[in-house]
Amino acid sequence: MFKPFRLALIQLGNVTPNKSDNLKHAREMILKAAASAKKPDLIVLPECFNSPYGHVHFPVYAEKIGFTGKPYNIAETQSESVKMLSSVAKETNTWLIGGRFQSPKCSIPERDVQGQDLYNTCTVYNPNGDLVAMHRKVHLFDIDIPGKITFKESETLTGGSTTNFFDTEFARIGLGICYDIRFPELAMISARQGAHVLIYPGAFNMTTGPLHWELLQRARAVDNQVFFAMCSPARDMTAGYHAWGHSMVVDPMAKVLVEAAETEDIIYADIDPTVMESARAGIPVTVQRRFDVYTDVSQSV
Ligand SMILES: NC(=O)CCC(=O)C(=O)O
Repeated sequence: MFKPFRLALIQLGNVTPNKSDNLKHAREMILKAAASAKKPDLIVLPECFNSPYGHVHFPVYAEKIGFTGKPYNIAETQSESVKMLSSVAKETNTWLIGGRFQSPKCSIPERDVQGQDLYNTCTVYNPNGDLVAMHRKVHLFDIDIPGKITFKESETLTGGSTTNFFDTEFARIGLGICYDIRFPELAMISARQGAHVLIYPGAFNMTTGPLHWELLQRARAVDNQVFFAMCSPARDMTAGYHAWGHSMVVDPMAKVLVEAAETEDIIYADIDPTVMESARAGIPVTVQRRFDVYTDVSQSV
């Protein structure tokens, strides 16, 4: 099922050290997006919407989601972020993707009993407020560009070990988080599993953002012939991490449908399935693959 729908990305600003204030502001912006005349079907928040971004902050802001497996029962959670996102999804009757908080490793069966590990996780809510999917960032953002940026998520985070998508009444949506976009296999797997739209909350920076943010999204969109969206925090030059901003939605022909600047903003895009259908009909790479020559990575999961 792939039907037209409207997507909203909230390029959230005003992230402070006070998590309650961050949650309050995120909630206000979700209400604003939902109440706009554009009335989106799916609203997306950035990576790192409830805390400053930096590996020293992760343990401080970590929350226990507290679920032992599907179905996720919101009544069981200890996470104030999950409670807020669930209630506002229900209040606005809208699908919602809330990118990143960190969840201690004690709450899901496959985790070790020490309960010390932290993940970079995004959660997905349906219009009833049910938590229907989660994605833990698979590829941790560890880079070192001398004189420019050094970042090591692996100092405090553990990488997720699953690929994830979810189904709505309008589309199948594949999930990733930020640095995950640099690994084409993840997007390819989601697309080959039938995802029509790939959504990655993200927070690129002032070194890699200018060259790679748009390029990677257009590349993942065109090589999989899917819609691709990344939602960034707004840029704050007083923060420890300077996000690139430029939240964006790209269509299956790699056309940028909408792009924010650096400041707080809500951008909207109409997702039109006929664009994907005509891209796939005109350039039929989806049926021209040579799995007799190379491996289909989507068969590995
Ligand atoms: N939060 C992230 O994963 C940042 C990724 C990034 O900036 C990159 O260049 O990749």
